[in-house]
Amino acid sequence: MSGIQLRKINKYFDNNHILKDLDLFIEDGDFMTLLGPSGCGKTTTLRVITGLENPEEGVLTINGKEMVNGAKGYYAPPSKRGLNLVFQSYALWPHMTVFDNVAFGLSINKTPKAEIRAKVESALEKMRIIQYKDRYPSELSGGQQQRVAIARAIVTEPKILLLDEPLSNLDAKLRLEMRAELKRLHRELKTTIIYVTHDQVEALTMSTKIAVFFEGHLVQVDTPRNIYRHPVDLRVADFIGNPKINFIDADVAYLNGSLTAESELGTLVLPGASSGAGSGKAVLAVYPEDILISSEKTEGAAMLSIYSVMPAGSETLIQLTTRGDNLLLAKVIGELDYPVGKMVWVTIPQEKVNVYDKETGRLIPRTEESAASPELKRGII
Ligand SMILES: Nc1ncnc2c1ncn2[C@@H]1O[C@H](COP(=O)(O)OP(=O)(O)OP(=O)(O)O)[C@@H](O)[C@H]1O
Repeated sequence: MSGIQLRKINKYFDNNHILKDLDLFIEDGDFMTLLGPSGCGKTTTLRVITGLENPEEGVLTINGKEMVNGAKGYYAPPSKRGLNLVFQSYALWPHMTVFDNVAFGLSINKTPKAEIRAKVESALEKMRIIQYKDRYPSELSGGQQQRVAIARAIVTEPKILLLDEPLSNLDAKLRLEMRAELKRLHRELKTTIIYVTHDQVEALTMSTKIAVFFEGHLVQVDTPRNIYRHPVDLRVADFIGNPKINFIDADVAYLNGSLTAESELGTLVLPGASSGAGSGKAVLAVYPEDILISSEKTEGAAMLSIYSVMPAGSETLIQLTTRGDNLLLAKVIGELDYPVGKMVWVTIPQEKVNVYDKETGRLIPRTEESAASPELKRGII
């Protein structure tokens, strides 16, 4: 399979261990996002791939060709790696027009003039900035400049495009627009994209795969859906999701393929656990949108009181007080108004609950088929 393979990459800066035994495969055509909090090593990983940083240990191959071999002290120069990089600071040349900025890479390659014109215009059209081709960067907004930088990167039709927080300087509306543009571009050009961000929404909306980093460790690589539905540990669960996921302390016991979780919300039966799951202290994780609230008495539901109601336009965030006096956050689509202190009935569908070992923080796996079996779809609280 062709792609970019990192094996046991270790990188140090002044005795600080920055990348720790990094193993990652980026398949041809992937939109792979490197996601994690500030300082976790995302940019360093990108720089190792491009050759702007040399790791002390490990091997990097691009389409089977060795680019880095730490043990042999071999590092292929960046220009020989066939990559194209767009940084957060998109640095356009101020004295050149948009057209010339985008054409630059092609003109130094001695591409014929007519071909340059056709390619530049096509890249500008793709980024929907053809109307600005004769302007100078100072005559463009930040978002338009960012589009020029991306047009400049795609005009040479790179097989692999690396983007480091390319949308970080844009306002919320433009970010949303550019996410859609990048996703469309990926589909159209079939380029492999490696994208660095600390914005989980950006990662979830655009990527085919996400690699989550914490403190130089690669913690989880998976599809956006699996990362969202089954974060492998409490750190990832805490990082993914907006508003944040709820954590509820519980005691779990394994019995006949199910985990029974006792928490301040009552008893929840969670099928699909393997016998290795064991018993002990656990943490249940539930997204706010998976908490169901009803003012009618519901069988098996827990009775909780409304702590606060926060309308947010198309959705309403509701805080509920648990028996143990902790707060649980629920998200409901649409407008809803409950008086503070009102008692409501709360249900959590068992297949939406992830269980984590409290000591190790690791997800206790459950098989999805049994977790979603219709007769057990609703857990009992
Ligand atoms: N040239 C350098 N010299 C020394 N330390 C560095 C250097 N570059 C990065 N670091 C350190 O390495 C760690 C990882 O940095 P990196 O830029 O890869 O993080 P990141 O995940 O991309 O963070 P951010 O989202 O803030 O850009 C940080 O602690 C950073 O301070």
